[in-house]
Amino acid sequence: MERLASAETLPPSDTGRSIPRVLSIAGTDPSGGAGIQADLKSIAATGGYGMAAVTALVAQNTHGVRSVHTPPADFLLQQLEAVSDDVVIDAVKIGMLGTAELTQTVGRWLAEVRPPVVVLDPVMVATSGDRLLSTGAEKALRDLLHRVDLVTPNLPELAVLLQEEPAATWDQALDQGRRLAGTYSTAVLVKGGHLAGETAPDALVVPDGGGGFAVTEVSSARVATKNTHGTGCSLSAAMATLFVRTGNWVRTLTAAKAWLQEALETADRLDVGTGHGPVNHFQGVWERGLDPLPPDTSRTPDAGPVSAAASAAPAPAGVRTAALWEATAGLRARIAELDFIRGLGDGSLDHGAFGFYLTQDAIYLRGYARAMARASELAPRLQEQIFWAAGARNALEAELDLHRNWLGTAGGTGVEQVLAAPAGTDPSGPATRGYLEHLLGRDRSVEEHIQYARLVGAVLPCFWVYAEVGARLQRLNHTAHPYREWLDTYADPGFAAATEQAIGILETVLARNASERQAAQEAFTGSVQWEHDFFAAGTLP
Ligand SMILES: Nc1ncnc2c1ncn2[C@@H]1O[C@H](COP(=O)(O)OP(=O)(O)O)[C@@H](O)[C@H]1O
Ligand SMILES: Cc1ncc(COP(=O)(O)O)c(N)n1
Repeated sequence: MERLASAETLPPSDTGRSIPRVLSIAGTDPSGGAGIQADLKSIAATGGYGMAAVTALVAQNTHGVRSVHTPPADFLLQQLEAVSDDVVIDAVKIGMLGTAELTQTVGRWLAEVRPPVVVLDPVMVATSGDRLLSTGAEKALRDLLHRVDLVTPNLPELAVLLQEEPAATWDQALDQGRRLAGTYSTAVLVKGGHLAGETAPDALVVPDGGGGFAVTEVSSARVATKNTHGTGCSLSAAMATLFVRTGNWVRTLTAAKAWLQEALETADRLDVGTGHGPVNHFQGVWERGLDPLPPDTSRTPDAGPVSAAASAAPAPAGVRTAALWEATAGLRARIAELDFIRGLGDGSLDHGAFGFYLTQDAIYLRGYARAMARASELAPRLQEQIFWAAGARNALEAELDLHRNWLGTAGGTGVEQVLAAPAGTDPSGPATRGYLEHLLGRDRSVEEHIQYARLVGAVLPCFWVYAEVGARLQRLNHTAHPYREWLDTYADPGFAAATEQAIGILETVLARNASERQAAQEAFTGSVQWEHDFFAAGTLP
């Protein structure tokens, strides 16, 4: 875990390199859907340079395995050393190992070379049911676990690694994941692809070093396709590549799952073979030229005295939030051009206008807190429930405190007066009322999971657009002026972290199914429009 901890704080990408050099150690699939062929596509699609050392030549296609030919262990070692003697390796992904001897050879090479990131997909049996690891090699594979940072077993593989019966429920699988992570001090990605149900749940189990575990679930809607050959190979290669780029397993999994989901959703288009065909690794790249991991602007060093974390807007969490953010670029550019925003940035904003804005903001925050409390009520998972409840509390306490202080000096209506006013009689402007109706209006005939998706989309722009506006104004770094201190409140790293968490939640909501996606997208775009109108109203008291 020590290696994991240091990688979390200093990923190799922070050394200035942006293209991870990733070595796949795996078997072949001449039909191109699994093994090394899948890994190389996956590494390329997620932004890496792929290399490959072959553990086994496998005669297989979309129907199954015909025969396996393994090289002498010494020849595998020669391949590995040919790479490591010449190339700096940023990450290794290990797939099919075939025999105990080849597994031990890889173990010895890892001990010698010590690559910074090692992801092991403990391949044992193909989707077709054919064995890809001899039974005698299972112990050697367990021994290898001590040398890896992340292991990505499916449910039958998880059971074999623990020498137990396979989990029949998701809770049992999580329990097994915790025990595997604890026994081998490694992060475990528990994959629920083999469970029946509408979702394909995955969970990252990371030991916290104190005997506990951080468990993060990232689920996606189950795609109705028979073309799932090589999903495990593709996911683990993407995880290795993206981890080099992020240094953060949760961010890596969120981006990798969203990417895999799109590859599965469009797998049928490839029309490769008549059995279980491959996934469509390059859909996002071909269609939108899209990097599945949008640039993490919070890491980009920024000019000026303000810290990088404080002056950069939070990044999207994956392909879906990236596309949605991009779709609102025009509207956000208009927000940046508003007189109110310019005046706030350079200090020229009229004092009375600022007071009007703060009064409206105080009224708004009261309703906004209600929207987050409602999201907490509807949240399907404990972590999301806690996150929204904390958001509601923060909006009420911390932000209203700020307003109480500012409203006393800024010429707005006293905040106490605003809060004491009976509903409907407070001095809210049309934009404030309209925005709150958008946030709080509910249609009870709509199913609760769709109401939740709507709320998650609706509340996010207040985090994200504010963070972007604040970051831009801070970067301008105007000299001291009356609103400078107000702008500095955007520098709070806690606000940036909460925004990133909210973006992560939206990414998973967008990955669920078409109706939830549509509800969240419409609500999000609507709120960005209301953010515009709300700021525009600031200069029209
Ligand atoms: N039909 C599907 N729809 C969506 N995701 C899937 C589907 N099948 C598998 N996955 C996802 O693909 C990844 C590989 O899962 P799994 O099938 O459990 O492993 P393996 O391919 O190693 O057997 C996991 O992230 C899983 O959630
Ligand atoms: C060389 C090789 N490695 C791994 C798999 C497993 O992939 P899947 O379980 O998706 O069939 C495979 N079929 N071939």
